[in-house]
Amino acid sequence: MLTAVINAPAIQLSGVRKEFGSVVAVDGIDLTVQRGEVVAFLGPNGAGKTSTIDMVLGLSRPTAGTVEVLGLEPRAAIARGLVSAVMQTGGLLKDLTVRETVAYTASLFPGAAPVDEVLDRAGIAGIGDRKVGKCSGGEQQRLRFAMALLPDPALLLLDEPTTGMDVEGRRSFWAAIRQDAGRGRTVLFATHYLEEADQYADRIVLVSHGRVVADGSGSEIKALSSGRTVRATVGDAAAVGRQLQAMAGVDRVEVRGDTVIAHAKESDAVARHLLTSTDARDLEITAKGIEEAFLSLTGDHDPSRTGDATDAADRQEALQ
Ligand SMILES: Nc1ncnc2c1ncn2[C@@H]1O[C@H](COP(=O)(O)OP(=O)(O)OP(=O)(O)O)[C@@H](O)[C@H]1O
Repeated sequence: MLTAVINAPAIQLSGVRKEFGSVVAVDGIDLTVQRGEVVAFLGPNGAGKTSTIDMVLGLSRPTAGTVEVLGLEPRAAIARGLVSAVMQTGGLLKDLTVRETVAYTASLFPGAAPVDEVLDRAGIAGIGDRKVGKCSGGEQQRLRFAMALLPDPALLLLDEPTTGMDVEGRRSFWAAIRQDAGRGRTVLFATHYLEEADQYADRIVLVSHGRVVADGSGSEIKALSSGRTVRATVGDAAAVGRQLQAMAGVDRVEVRGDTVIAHAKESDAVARHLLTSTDARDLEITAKGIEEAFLSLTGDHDPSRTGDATDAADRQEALQ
């Protein structure tokens, strides 16, 4: 593996801002990713994840601030084969086999890693003779991963790499990535799958509206948003919702039909109030998961992310 500037971080973003006309996609991000870290860039749609990754890949330039990759300008780092990306779609010919695809790509890289080695590292050595068109979405992503490994990059970037994959595809894709990262490669991946970030990254950088709103391990992110969720069915949910909102220690209240949901540090007090002063039934108290932490921290109350039917199946799958 080539080294660029000795001891330079894998990624260094300083005051990075990206504007598209009047749209501010990235609003002053400072971020250092050390070598060997596996970092999830987690945020809702439009948070600025792709815009940031594009700048790290040298595909676009910041409007303000600086981006350094292994101590170099992004384009210089790419030109030296230090950075690879796994894209979500495109770039595959369905009539070639898996092995032919990797061998063809390898022929374009002077000094590429051996084809069998990258197939093995991507966990697709057993399907080398399969036509790409017959591969599942997860297998195709592992093939893109194998191709990205050919230059033996120090830094691997993945922009929502598991979108559209089923649970098993996602699991085996991440198993291959994690195993490879164990050898010291730096990985930065964008995702809006909260559990995926929690499960597969050492560190989560939570972005919202072009800014970093939290940065830490999965458990630190969850701890930042400590508290519990109290849910109950009540006769007049709107009125009870207003009562709960006025209580000390209650962060946020949602009313959905005849259900009231309170996110609170003082969950016992909320439960006591519901059971003694209202007609609440079916009371449930749960610890906040990372999804709740995400909502609390980003203040993202977009209904499509909090239980809208169109997104629910996708989220359910992501949470398995
Ligand atoms: N080329 C562009 N021209 C105009 N606006 C853009 C362009 N690229 C991105 N944006 C806007 O910048 C904001 C950030 O977009 P970006 O794609 O970086 O977010 P994201 O976090 O990757 O979202 P997603 O999860 O949907 O991919 C959005 O409001 C988006 O509409």
